[in-house]
Amino acid sequence: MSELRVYHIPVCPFSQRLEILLALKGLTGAVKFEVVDITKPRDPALLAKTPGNTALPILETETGGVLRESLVLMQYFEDRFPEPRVAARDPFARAVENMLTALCSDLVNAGYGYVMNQDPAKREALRDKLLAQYAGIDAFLARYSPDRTFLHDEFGWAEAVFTPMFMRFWFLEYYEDFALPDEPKYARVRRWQAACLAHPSAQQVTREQIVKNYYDYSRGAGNGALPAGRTVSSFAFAPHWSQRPMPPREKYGRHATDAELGLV
Ligand SMILES: COc1ccc(C(=O)/C=[SH]/C[C@H](NC(=O)CC[C@H](N)C(=O)O)C(=O)NCC(=O)O)cc1OC
Repeated sequence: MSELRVYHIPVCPFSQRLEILLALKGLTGAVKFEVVDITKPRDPALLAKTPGNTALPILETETGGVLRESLVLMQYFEDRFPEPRVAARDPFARAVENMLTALCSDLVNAGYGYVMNQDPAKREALRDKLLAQYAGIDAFLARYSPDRTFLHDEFGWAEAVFTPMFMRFWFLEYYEDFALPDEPKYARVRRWQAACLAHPSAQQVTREQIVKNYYDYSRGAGNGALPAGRTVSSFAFAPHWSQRPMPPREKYGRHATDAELGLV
């Protein structure tokens, strides 16, 4: 083993956290990203690296050490390649970053639960649940960073953590017609989110790619699972997403076929 390797799933937001951090450090070429096809049975040799865990990304060091959990891998890269530093240097500011980071998993769960929902009667409640998460983040930012755009002076740790999730929520705009209301209670988080989405170090995925790859999530099938009646996952590598048509937006209507999605 002569190089650092990250085994990851294409368009996985947890892997994009690492890509953003490495881009901020000017280290994009320092790690070999090994793509794993989540639509096919996992290589036993890969599974053996993390017994009892199938989640990706995982990191393998030059000497065969294996780590997992995106936040842990981010910290590993921060410790191993300390300059330019991405996390706040001041202990209190770093603690504030960690407090904000701790709010991310509930936001992710609310957003994914919303897009994967198949019951129209639950839409409003799921939208309210996501908005409550955004309102909580807005309140946090208003308290700890009322006048800035980012949490601290620059796009940093918290932005690397959240931006991949904000980009995945493009699937909510498309399949649920969701938009964060232009109201005062979301003004601070809207300012933060807009700046995160526009940052040059975070442009690893596109809106079109997310909408096409995540179609099956809108059918309630996550992590490469197949919706009923389909034979090819929307996460399939081929045909490449850029060669496929935009999926139908009406997730509660008729289900698109493999052919209509350009998958066969
Ligand atoms: C709340 O529901 C969801 C929220 C997020 C994701 C997601 O982005 C997966 S990204 C791909 C997923 N990886 C993870 O969930 C890693 C999470 C881990 N806590 C980290 O931070 O690295 C994976 O490897 N899945 C394949 C496997 O486990 O065998 C999916 C959800 O439901 C399917």
